[in-house]
Amino acid sequence: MESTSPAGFQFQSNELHSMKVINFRSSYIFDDRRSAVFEMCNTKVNAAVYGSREICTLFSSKQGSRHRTNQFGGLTLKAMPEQKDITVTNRSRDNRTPHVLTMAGSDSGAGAGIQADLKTCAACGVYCSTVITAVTAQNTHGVQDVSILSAESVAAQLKSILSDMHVDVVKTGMLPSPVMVKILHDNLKQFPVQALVVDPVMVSTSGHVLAGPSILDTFKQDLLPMADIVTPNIKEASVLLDGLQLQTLDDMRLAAKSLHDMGPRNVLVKGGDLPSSDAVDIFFNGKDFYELRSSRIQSRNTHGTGCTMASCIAAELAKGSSMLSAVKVAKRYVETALKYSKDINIGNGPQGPFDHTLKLLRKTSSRLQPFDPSDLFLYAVTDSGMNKKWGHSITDAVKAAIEGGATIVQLREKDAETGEFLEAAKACLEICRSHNIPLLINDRVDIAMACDADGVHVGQSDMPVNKVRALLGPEKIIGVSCKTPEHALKAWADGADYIGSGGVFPTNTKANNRTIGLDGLKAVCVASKLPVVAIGGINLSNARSVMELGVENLKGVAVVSALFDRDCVESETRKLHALLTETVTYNR
Ligand SMILES: Nc1ncnc2c1ncn2[C@@H]1O[C@H](COP(=O)(O)OP(=O)(O)O)[C@@H](O)[C@H]1O
Ligand SMILES: Cc1ncc(COP(=O)(O)O)c(N)n1
Ligand SMILES: [Mg+2]
Repeated sequence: MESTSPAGFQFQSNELHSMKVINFRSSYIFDDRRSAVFEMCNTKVNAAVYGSREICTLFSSKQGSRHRTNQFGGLTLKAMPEQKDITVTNRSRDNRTPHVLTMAGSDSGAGAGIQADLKTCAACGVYCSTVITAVTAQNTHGVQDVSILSAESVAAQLKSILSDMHVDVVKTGMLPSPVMVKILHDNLKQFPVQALVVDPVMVSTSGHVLAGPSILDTFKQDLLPMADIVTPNIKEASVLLDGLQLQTLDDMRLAAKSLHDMGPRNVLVKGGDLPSSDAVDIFFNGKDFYELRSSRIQSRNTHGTGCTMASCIAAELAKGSSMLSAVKVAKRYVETALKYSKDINIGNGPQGPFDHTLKLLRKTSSRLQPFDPSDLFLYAVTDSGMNKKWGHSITDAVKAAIEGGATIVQLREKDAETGEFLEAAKACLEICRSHNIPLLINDRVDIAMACDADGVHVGQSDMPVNKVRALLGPEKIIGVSCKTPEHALKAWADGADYIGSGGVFPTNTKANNRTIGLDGLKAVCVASKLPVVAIGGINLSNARSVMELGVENLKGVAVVSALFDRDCVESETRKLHALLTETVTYNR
């Protein structure tokens, strides 16, 4: 449903100066940037909304302060009477564990189904509850037996969980009879959740039918329209589209579009079974197509990739990720897990399982929050020379920038000695974590790994993005500097999360740096499939001209001198933040 309020919100007043946002289980999708008027306690507040349906960021025009929220599942907006400002409390970070409910079949061999879902969610740091629809006897040779559970049992399991626990996302796998779709529908109506991820499991990789033709109409008419994303493999897409043959990426695009017309808000057609040298999936959000490419791992251990992919998407959504980010992380997770377990030896049959829990062997990241492109809004990049000049310690400078409204921080300490840099990075990370602001390290992947920073930013001549990704794993943020549309397309293909493009204006911060100007920036933004932050000589007098370029991918500005080559970093940051917020609120 679509709400009539400008941002798609519906408010319900709870008490004076506080209200609850309801009804996010709707088909409303935020554009990347839009202004909105929030009615609060009879006071109209202008705010800009950044982000997707899963995460939005509110910028109040009054205060210029930034509040970020996972808006699904109900959250609280509080209006401070004296400020008429908005504070958002994200319940998912307030002691509530992100929760995925999987409704799927049990795989006794534990490579796919419920068992894969549990392990994937555990590896992603998300709680997973289970509704078992069928019990299969399955091993590396294939499926020997399927016992379908009764409708009463499935209904009782669903109700038991949904009536008691706060579930963020429901993921479905094997639904062997049409009545199970109806049970799901009725329960979700009574207990709405943030998102529904549908993996339309029909046939196992070994060729065994897991949901017969009787389910097809129900899938098409009832299940797909409920889904926030549906993730068919090639064969399933073909069956859902009356036997359409899928042999090329263009066929997959066409299938994604046709499936989208059946009602799901997003479609991922998985190409694991396409005979190509890379494993390529097509993601379609109703507007744009994205080609998600990874190397094809040569291994017999690929049983359960589909279930794993869908569970990882669900887990990332439960953590608050946007749909595209969730799908990208899931793709990387499957690739990393397959690579990690390509030689493990379980069972004697042709289809082996892989190891989902590889991540548990690594130190898990202490930052639960996924990358949100709106983090690029006001990107503070430190400079040790400037801090020295003004007598600021790096920690004081970072703290001041954050308090002034910086939304992401990068430590760019070109001449720091390694041990000293690491200590500074650890101290800055503590500050950033306490404010829920991501901290990236310029260039030094080793420092980022040693302090468990949120990611790195690399230049064209630093370590290649795909190598950085291999070292940092699927979830860390990787940014890359790009001057041309070609750089931008390569950054996407290599698995970066955002690009920094510049120098937009001449700058003293970087020697011999070619200026690309506003036109060069615009060309990069138009070509890029990744969010872009503008960099190079940006300050209070020219930031408006950058933000007014009006290109969708441009998410913010990265600034060095205009924040750090100043006596009072906090007030300079505050001024720039106010200016950016104004541009967004009044010019969109
Ligand atoms: N050998 C492989 N190497 C790398 N990625 C793979 C491989 N096989 C499948 N994938 C990926 O795993 C995910 C699940 O896809 P797929 O195997 O097609 O689904 P399903 O398990 O439902 O048949 C997709 O992202 C796909 O690209
Ligand atoms: C219980 C159950 N659910 C799903 C699948 C699909 O997984 P795959 O396509 O890898 O065989 C499966 N084999 N078993
Ligand atoms: Mg597969």
